[in-house]
Amino acid sequence: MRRDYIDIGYSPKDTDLVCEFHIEPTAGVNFEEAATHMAGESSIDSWTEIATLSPELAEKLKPHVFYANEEAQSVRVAYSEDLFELGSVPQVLSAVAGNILSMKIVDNLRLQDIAFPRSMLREFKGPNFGLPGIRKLVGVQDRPLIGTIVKPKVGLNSEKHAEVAYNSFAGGCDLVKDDENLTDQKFNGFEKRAELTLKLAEKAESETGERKMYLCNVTAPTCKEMVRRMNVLKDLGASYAMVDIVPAGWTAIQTLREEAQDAGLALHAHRCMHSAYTRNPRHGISMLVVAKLCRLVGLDQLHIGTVVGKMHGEKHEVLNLRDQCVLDKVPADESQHILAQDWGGLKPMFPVASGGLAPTMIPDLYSIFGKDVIMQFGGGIHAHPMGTAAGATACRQALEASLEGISLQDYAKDHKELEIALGKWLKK
Ligand SMILES: O=C(O)[C@H](O)COP(=O)(O)O
Ligand SMILES: [Mg+2]
Repeated sequence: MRRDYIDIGYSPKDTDLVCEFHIEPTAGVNFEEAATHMAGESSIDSWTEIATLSPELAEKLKPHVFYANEEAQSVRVAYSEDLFELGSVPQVLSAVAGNILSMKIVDNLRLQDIAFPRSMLREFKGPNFGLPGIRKLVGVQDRPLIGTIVKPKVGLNSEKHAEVAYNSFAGGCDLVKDDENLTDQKFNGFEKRAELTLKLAEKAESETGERKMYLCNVTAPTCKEMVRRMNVLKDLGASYAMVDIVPAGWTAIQTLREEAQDAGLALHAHRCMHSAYTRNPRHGISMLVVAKLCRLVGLDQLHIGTVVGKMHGEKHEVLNLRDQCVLDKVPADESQHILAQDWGGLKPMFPVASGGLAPTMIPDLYSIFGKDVIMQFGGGIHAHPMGTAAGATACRQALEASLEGISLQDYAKDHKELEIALGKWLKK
């Protein structure tokens, strides 16, 4: 017989890490039995009673399933912080999102949320710049930031890439980033691209009088190479680096965060590939957990979805992610499987809305997100019939209209770039 970890009524200690799981036992398996096995496997136990686990040790380190709702298929488990290497995301995930996702006794299991105790939060740095630091860096306090992704995703040479970035800056973009699958290919090597694009960002700064940020993708095959690329950016005078957080992995992200502090660079997080484990609502790990880990580790800005663009994500889900990025105290919401989280003063991350956006969507984006968002347009800028610079200008015009509460149609009467954008993208 395995130990019973069901402990309804247990009140989690201030130092406990609490997880909420969605759990669907396999046919014939009792709900509490599945919860017991899951709690044991994610902490101290095995499939059979193990003689090497003394009753004293089990008592000290046992997980507590303090909430189990069979109808809602929901359980909450409190784990002693002694089970964890406090500053390690990989180790925490190996426990609470590790073997348990593969167990035969469950058809589906999903880690919905992790509430981190203050004692664990203290072991992480959180964002270095965060939302306020990014605003200071860009010199824009009172509006959403406008960014673009150089398109096509891959294929341009470094000269052309820098030119597209320059046109985007000149037209009004605050930020220009690489696409997620552009790193150091033959046609557009990392060093040359970084050098040429940063040079033209500087030129655009002096011509427009605005700060212009280039977010070069440092995702690399090894941590060592990633850090080297980041230091190349530092030496070239960059303010930012971007990274594909899921393909790179949490060890790489924690390494990058440490090195970025020394290099004085802000970090942009692209979440591509997250859906491999976040999209199935019944299995895997929620995007909410991914977002919380990003803030914990200390990324400065994160893609969270758009509501109105091309990526999946309902409005309430995207806004829940936004709350985890920006609030200091996130209240519990049982219906959304969200645990209360006190971020203990860890800086907020800048939320990024990106994927399938056009300038015509800016009024909706502004009403959904408010001013604390980075709106990114790839196709929505580079497919403008008058070209990239006009696409960026159309975005700024649509933003001005939204901030002033003027309809895009009215604003377009004396703003040509916007007028053309409306002709292309406004649904009739
Ligand atoms: O990385 C991104 O977020 C996408 O490249 C956005 O591009 P799109 O605006 O053309 O969809
Ligand atoms: Mg992309």
